[in-house]
Amino acid sequence: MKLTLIGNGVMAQSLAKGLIKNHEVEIIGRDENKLKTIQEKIPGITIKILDDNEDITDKNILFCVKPYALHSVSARLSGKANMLFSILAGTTLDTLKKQIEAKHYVRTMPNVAASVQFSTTTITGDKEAKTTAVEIFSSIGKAIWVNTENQLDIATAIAGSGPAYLALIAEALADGGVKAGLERHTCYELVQGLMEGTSKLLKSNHPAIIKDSVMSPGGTTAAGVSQLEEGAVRDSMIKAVNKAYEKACELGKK
Ligand SMILES: NC(=O)C1=CN([C@@H]2O[C@H](COP(=O)(O)OP(=O)(O)OC[C@H]3O[C@@H](n4cnc5c(N)ncnc54)[C@H](OP(=O)(O)O)[C@@H]3O)[C@@H](O)[C@H]2O)C=CC1
Ligand SMILES: O=C(O)[C@@H]1CCC=N1
Repeated sequence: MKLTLIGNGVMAQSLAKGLIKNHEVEIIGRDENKLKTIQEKIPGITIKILDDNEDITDKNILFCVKPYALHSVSARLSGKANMLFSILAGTTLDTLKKQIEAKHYVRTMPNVAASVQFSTTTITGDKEAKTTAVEIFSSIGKAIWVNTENQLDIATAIAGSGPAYLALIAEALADGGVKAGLERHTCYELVQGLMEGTSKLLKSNHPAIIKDSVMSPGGTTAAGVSQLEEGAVRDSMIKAVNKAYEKACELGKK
């Protein structure tokens, strides 16, 4: 299937890197130099400068600009797309329908791990497009269809934003190791292996079971966990997800 990405930023490039393995991919942007650089990095994609009257008739569009750019970019589109897949945080199906003509509308929330085909993507919208949407996003990781836009907004706060939270934790763990005197490159090697191993354990174990299995009475982990509780790390994570969800809802009202 041919997919046309509109926008050439971080997410468009992450998606293109993953999708090119299974699809024909075209990227439309406004800056020729940026597009040429992307084409060098991702061989096989086609690039196109956004026209003032860009014809999207019958195309399968992945809309990848920032939510605030929706109006200005959609004003330059003409014709009726086949499927419109939006990755815009918060932006509702109703808003999309008012701005861009398409036969089918789908909201998706991939994450930046799409570039390594490990995105966790939530999808909702037109049920007629469900099979195609799940097929496309399964080619770059895990694809989960949800029944409401509200669920997608909550998923945005976990898996869309989540790589930033986990990267922040990874960096902090490495900083802790450096503070204690270990070389930074070794700390990052440890953190990378730790994240990968824990992710594998999480596939078949409840988080609480993993935590309990590591925490020996009077041991090192108990000392560390107690410090995390003092820093209200769990409470902060819960609040972070809820703040991000509220922001998605707020973006949807604009
Ligand atoms: N970053 C992430 O991890 C995730 C982001 N998202 C969503 O993806 C979308 C894109 O985010 P991200 O890739 O991070 O953002 P970027 O800022 O990296 O990319 C935005 C793109 O939109 C283009 N653009 C903006 N205004 C215009 C315009 N008027 N005409 C043509 N092109 C325009 C920019 O062009 P130019 O390069 O020329 O400035 C750029 O290519 C957002 O809606 C976000 O909510 C969803 C999931 C994860
Ligand atoms: O921060 C954002 O708004 C976007 C949506 C999910 C990840 N990045």
